[in-house]
Amino acid sequence: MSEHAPEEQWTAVDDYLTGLLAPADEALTAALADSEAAGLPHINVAPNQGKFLHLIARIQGARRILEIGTLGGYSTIWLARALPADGVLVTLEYDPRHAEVARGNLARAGLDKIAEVRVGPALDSLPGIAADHPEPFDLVFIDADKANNAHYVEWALRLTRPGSVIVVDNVVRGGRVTDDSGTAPDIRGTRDALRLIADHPKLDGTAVQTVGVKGYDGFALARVLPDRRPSLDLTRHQTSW
Ligand SMILES: C[S@@+](CC[C@H](N)C(=O)[O-])C[C@H]1O[C@@H](n2cnc3c(N)ncnc32)[C@H](O)[C@@H]1O
Repeated sequence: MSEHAPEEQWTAVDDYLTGLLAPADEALTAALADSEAAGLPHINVAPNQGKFLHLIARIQGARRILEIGTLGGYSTIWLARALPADGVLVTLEYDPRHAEVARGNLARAGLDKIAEVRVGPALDSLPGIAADHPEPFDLVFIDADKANNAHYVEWALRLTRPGSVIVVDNVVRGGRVTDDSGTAPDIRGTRDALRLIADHPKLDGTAVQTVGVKGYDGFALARVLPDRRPSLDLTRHQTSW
């Protein structure tokens, strides 16, 4: 049995795992330092979570990524680094101050040609993304205002293709996700998104709880399925010849 409070232990384990498997480099360290200096909240993904997103993008062979919720561009750097030189990442951010910090961080990381930051409420930006980017995205990372999570999953479906991957961050929220009262907008939005993933015929997904330096939370992962068209079952009509 551990003598540490759970949070201390989660942080110690995250520090160990991050040092071993997701060590910081200059651009990542500077991105966090500049975000801190600009007074941005500490709500970026943890380094090992950033590496996890990077690996999902790599495993997916992603060439085109959409991120909803940029902050200072920390997760954006992890994701954009998974792309080939001619890859595309579009990231949507409500707050112009956050977007400015993110642009600086992406430029320092040498990713400003690949990653475009669009400013404004994501639900206002998304129709423009659909018009400007007719090619589907291979991966969508949703990490903005949680009340709109279900709308973001719906948009992700519109902007992707069969085989694309959708990740929704912070779906456990310290266990509050089980609150079915509908009173907290972030929980209602998250539960609606999870319900959509569960019920939509074009989605297959799961959600996983996590603990770590960011506390107790979790993420959902979904794959976009091919359209389910009624299949022609030839065997039923086959005569015996
Ligand atoms: C959790 S932070 C994103 C963290 C970032 N993905 C990372 O891990 O480095 C959420 C961001 O979403 C932005 N945001 C909130 N509401 C938004 C909206 N309606 N449209 C776009 N961005 C929004 C916030 O300003 C904040 O910067």
